[in-house]
Amino acid sequence: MHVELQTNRSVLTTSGYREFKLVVVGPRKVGKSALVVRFLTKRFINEYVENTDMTCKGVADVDGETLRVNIQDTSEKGMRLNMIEHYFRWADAVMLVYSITDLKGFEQLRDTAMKIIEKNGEGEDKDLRRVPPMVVVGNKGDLEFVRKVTQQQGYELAGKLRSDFFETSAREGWSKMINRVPNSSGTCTPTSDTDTIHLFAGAAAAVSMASFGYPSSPVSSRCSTPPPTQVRLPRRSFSGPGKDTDDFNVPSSTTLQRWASCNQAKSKSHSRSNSFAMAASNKNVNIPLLNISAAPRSACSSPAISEEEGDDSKRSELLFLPGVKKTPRHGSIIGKLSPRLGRKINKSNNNDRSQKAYPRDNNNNKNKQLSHIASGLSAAILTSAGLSETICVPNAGIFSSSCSSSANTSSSGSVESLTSYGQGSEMKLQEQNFGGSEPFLHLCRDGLSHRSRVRARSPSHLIANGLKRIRSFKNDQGRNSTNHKQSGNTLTVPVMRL
Ligand SMILES: Nc1nc2c(ncn2[C@@H]2O[C@H](COP(=O)(O)OP(=O)(O)OP(=O)(O)O)[C@@H](O)[C@H]2O)c(=O)[nH]1
Repeated sequence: MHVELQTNRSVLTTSGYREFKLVVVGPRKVGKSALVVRFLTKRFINEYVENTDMTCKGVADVDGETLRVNIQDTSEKGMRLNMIEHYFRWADAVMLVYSITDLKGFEQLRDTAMKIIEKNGEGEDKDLRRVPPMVVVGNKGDLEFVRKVTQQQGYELAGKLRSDFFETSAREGWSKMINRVPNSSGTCTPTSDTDTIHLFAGAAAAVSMASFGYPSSPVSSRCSTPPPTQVRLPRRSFSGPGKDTDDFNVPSSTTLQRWASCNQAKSKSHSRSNSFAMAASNKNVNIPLLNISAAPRSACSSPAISEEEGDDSKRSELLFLPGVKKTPRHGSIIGKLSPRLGRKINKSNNNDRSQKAYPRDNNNNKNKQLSHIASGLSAAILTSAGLSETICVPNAGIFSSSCSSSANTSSSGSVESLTSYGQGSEMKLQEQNFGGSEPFLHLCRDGLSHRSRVRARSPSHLIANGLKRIRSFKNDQGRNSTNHKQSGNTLTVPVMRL
């Protein structure tokens, strides 16, 4: 795990965008990654792959202002006190996630959070900067029938932390900000019902209030509300556990509420949807940002590969980059991610494409291995939200894709739509989702497909991991392993831990 530590909070990047760092913390299997993926791609990942810590970047375009969001999705280890403190020093905002179906996890989160507040958030000698603004999120709201954590419990935790409280479903893509109705008997009520992505806008708003205080904040300019400087003080002091939380009715983040309601109004009218864009993880990559519409799902058409893109793929024959239109030389884009591979691809494109994907290179066996490994595969798709590049393979029709390319239509990617570009044997692939903020590999052979997530820190790491996976797929196929599960035309092979 590599976590970059920075002491300064949100800053203006050189490109002029405000950037904030968000850490997502919570017990195991509560849906942290699913929420992040939902934010980045507007899709839901169903299969569970245990997380290692992962950083990804997104760009939230909220009411005309582009905010860069640097998200640290943590594993269960992130719940350890020392790790949390570490993250807290790094982050501008913290999203505490629990599952409404997991009482034990909720209690664990609550205890940990309270310990942190006790340790860092109180008293004059305590360093309040160590406790960034928080948002408490109860996920898996779609599983109401097996709810174990009441809204009241979540709300009380948020009250103790002086943070805002949302219930959400990464699966269904909604989120509700939960508040107590003033002067009522104390029951919680959802005050807004919006898209899951507004959780992240909510976190941005909390940071906005806590750290920026910009007079020209989008909230103030768009929502006819007072500027954040008139709201509350940046860093709040915490009352600590057990202290009276009578002021629950006072929104802990007025700006956040305005933001949420502003967004809600907009999403209701559908007049203007927020747009979220994904940025390439690698700063050097000159890949245009792709907007992911936050419009309702019904308004989104299913993804299709345009003719224009198809032409591109034909031109390059070996490479298909749906996220990058009209790119004269795909090799040069790859070159930015992996100069070595880029050179090879360019070279091979200039040579006889049909015979060899790669020229001989004694210094690097990878490409030779790859063409060897991949022969016999009908297709392989290596997708990545941020890293939009990958591998070329002869005979196999390997496609590189970015989740964002289909995410801009906010629906699932269709594998079928790629079959027409496959070379070799005929494939009948079932349509299925492929998505996630992580690089994602889909291999298909003889109508069988195998998909799994690929861990990658960088483009070259992605390529290396993709290679390993392709190799394992080939081996597994050859061995006819009994671990394979086959249903219909989908073959699931055990995911190799990288
Ligand atoms: N029903 C339902 N399932 C969800 C939801 N969000 C996540 N899941 C499922 O919960 C499981 C765990 O999701 P992850 O996103 O991997 O959880 P995580 O908190 O990142 O897990 P760790 O990596 O162990 O920290 C997966 O099988 C998801 O499909 C949700 O909103 N509703």
